[in-house]
Amino acid sequence: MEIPFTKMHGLGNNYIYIDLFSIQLHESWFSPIAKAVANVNTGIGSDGLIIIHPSKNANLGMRIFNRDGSEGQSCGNGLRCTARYAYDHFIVDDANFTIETRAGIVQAHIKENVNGIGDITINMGKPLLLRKDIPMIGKGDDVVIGEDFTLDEEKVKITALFMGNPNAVIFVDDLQNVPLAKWGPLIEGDPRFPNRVNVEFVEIVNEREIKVAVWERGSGATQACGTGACAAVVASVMNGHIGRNQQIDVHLPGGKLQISWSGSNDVWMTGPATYIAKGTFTFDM
Ligand SMILES: N[C@H](CCC[C@H](N)C(=O)O)C(=O)O
Repeated sequence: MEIPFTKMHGLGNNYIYIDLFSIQLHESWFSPIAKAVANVNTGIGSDGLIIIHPSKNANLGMRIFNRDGSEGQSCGNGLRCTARYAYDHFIVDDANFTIETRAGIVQAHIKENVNGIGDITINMGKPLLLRKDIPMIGKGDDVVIGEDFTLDEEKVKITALFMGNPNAVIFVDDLQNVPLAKWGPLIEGDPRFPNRVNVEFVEIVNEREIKVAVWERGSGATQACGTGACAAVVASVMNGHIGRNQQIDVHLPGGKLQISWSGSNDVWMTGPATYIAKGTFTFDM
């Protein structure tokens, strides 16, 4: 079967987008398609697949599948790309609209300027801080702040929260020295996280700037992760490293996002969304 697709990225976090406003596809195909298209040798090559679909509860809906075919609940970079796609393809006709994800409904806002579409802002909703909502197994406090975590022979401290997806945040002095490809999969698959977890290593630059490296559940190292960047800001506030209600520059390998959190309410994320290619790919079950 020939399936039309668009490839887009947000700060290098790239997905194949399939638009179910214009074609129909059986739901049981989503996960196998994700694995097939993500493969750089036998597919197109991507961090996964995003399905843009009609929704009864919002202006449109979005589902995200990782490289390994597993489904995530939300995707920050994917939401900005989905928002841009929906606006450009007249799925919505207003610059403010809602998108349903598996983690709830978010609000998108498109900024147009003289050069066309500018940055896109998403109200990502409230983080869930309780251990049971992450979910993370453990006996400690209900909120997981700087909890001791043994990895191989090393000891790290984890702050964990649910920000559309489960996230584990570890503060480090120097991101350059983090063994991402070793620690990332160990934490992702640790039995204390029954649904697995996205892992963010965070270096605090100053009160307004942080640097983040990400290991994504189901996809591995990526250039950027929107929900992960939001989780990194929330964790930085929870640990008193940065203030509330401030616009924080989050530097990821693929570029910069601007994120703010009041300390109790919604998390706001602003950043770009970019087209890469359009075409059709061949897929046979
Ligand atoms: N890259 C995405 C998150 C994907 C989440 C996925 N890795 C999972 O939790 O299963 C983002 O920009 O937020």
